[in-house]
Amino acid sequence: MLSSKFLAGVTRRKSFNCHKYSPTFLSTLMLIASEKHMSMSTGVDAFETNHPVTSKSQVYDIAAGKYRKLVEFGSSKSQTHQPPVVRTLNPHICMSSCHYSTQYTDSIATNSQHKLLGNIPKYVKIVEVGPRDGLQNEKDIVPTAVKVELIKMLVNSGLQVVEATSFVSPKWVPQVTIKEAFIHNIIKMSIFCSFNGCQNSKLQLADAKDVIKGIKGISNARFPVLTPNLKGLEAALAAGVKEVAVFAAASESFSRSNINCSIDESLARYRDVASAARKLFIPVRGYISCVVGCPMEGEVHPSKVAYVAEELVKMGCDEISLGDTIGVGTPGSVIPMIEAVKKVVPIEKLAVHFHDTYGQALSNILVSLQMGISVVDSSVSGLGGCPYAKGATGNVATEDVVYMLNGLGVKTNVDLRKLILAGDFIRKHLGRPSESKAATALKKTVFCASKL
Ligand SMILES: CC(C)(COP(=O)([O-])OP(=O)([O-])OC[C@H]1O[C@@H](n2cnc3c(N)ncnc32)[C@H](O)[C@@H]1OP(=O)([O-])[O-])[C@@H](O)C(=O)NCCC(=O)NCCSC(=O)C[C@@](C)(O)CC(=O)[O-]
Repeated sequence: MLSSKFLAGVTRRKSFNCHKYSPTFLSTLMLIASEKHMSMSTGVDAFETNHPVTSKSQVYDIAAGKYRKLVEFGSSKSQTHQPPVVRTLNPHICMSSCHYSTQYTDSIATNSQHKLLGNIPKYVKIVEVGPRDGLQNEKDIVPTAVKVELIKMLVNSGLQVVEATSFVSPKWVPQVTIKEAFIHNIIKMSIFCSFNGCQNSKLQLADAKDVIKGIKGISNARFPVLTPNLKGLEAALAAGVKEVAVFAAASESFSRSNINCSIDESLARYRDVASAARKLFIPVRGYISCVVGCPMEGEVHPSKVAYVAEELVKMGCDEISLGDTIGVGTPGSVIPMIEAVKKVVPIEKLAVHFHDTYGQALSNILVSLQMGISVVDSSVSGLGGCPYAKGATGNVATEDVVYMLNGLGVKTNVDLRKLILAGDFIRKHLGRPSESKAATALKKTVFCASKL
């Protein structure tokens, strides 16, 4: 067992000889230190290492999200029988290679002055949707206490908007989904799974009121919830919710499957919700699902998205989140869709919501930022899926988004290290590894700079 006296000693020291200890020991040390919220960075300027090295080696700068030549090693030939020589080129930067940090330096920020990145916003608001969009698809019911703890950890990582839950009908069993599925000839998809997924969604969200109760004391973040109708709004308000979201679709078939009505019927319903909410000064977010593709109808024309977006803004939605629900979009389909929407809705009101089924989410986010969007939805550790599309994976992982934004010098206020801990927490509960590539890689490489 590591004593806290030892850890305190380590954090006070100016340099820490890693080669005295095994990688497993070091990983344990880092984990314990981070869990105790002790900053390894406070006193440690550089980690020395005796990992096999070539003549020069590079250290990964987690804060910047890129390789930087931070440490120079002596020639491997000359040091065969000698202890390794580690010379810190920039102690400050090297220090940041040894811990998770969201800080970035001016020199990194200037990289984004490049003409391709010129339009990228300096700050991106991340809307964390893991506790709602992510967990609603889980087959096994996640206990309320776990959801509450996850939300607390996410807020602790610096996330300022966490979509907490959904006030949908717990009775609603989507027989319509199955009927529609046959009608639209999608028997190839796993209808049985769809049915089960939807049923579980309802049960998964049956504790909405208790989740809100559990996070009541947290004042430094906003917790919007989904409300499909006035009944949902009333329940949300009674629970103490201060922000809501309505969810329409750009595809008729998906609208019927998801909320049991046509697009126009849903818009009429949402007008009532938005009007009631606005009378109480409750902000309303409007989602649009299937903005580039629908599991039943295929390609969705940008004009359909623009139509729904305009209607949502007209009824008083403060923000419109454009959802690639099944993750089929590429920059090739996302750009024309955003072009069409921004003709009718100011770009400041737009958010993007990408699922990562085809591994396109980060590229899609990048082009969205280049087009001026500064609000991105994501889900810790890539939680989620879509019960209507076999094989559709979760939302883009928040860790991957933060990592990319750090690399671009874009501020998010999110501490990547704490975010990874939140991802670890929920993944441990679910018993499945994280879908975040950044989290997975960073956990493996943080002590193995010479392997990079
Ligand atoms: C919209 C409905 C309610 C219509 O469902 P319906 O069956 O047409 O509704 P209804 O008005 O006929 O009511 C049926 C029963 O449900 C009750 N009920 C009705 N509403 C509520 C409510 N709010 N809270 C509690 N109970 C409710 C209502 O009182 C009634 O109870 P009964 O009289 O039979 O005892 C239903 O289809 C539904 O709940 N759908 C939600 C589906 C869902 O949660 N989907 C996942 C959302 S994710 C998404 O949309 C995509 C997004 C946002 O993440 C973006 C992206 O990824 O792209």
